[in-house]
Amino acid sequence: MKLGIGCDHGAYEYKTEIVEMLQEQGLEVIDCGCYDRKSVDYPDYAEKVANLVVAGDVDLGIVMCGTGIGISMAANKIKGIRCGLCTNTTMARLTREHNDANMLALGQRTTGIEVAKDIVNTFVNTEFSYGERHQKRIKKLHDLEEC
Ligand SMILES: O=C(CO)[C@H](O)[C@H](O)[C@H](O)COP(=O)(O)O
Repeated sequence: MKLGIGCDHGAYEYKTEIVEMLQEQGLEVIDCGCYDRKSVDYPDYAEKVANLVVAGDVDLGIVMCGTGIGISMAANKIKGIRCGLCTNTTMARLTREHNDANMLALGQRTTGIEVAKDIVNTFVNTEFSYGERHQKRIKKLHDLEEC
């Protein structure tokens, strides 16, 4: 499994810890930055990770900011992206099972680090529940991109 990961300055510490955790698990990670606490703009990092996902260069993307809200909004503007902002492991499981989310968003200022790590592990290790009802709804999401 290959992952793309990115954050703004509001989640630099979590990105560092989560990249380390994923690499220790033997997963390949493309780190799109940011690389320090200097103030940056979350749309730029959402775009970098989303482009990797859409191009098929990674299997899944993970993005983080202070709340996860801004960076998930930005990611979901990119055609083909389904980014779920999760604050617990149930959301992480269901956004993979039901929404076939291809990106996860987290907030460093709103979610504890241990919960955040559990969310990442759940997201990465859960498969989409292929089912007619979910596939129909995801197709409708794609159709909305054409509106
Ligand atoms: O976009 C956000 C909220 O939706 C993120 O939390 C950002 O990290 C936050 O806005 C950054 O705020 P700062 O005051 O510039 O550090």
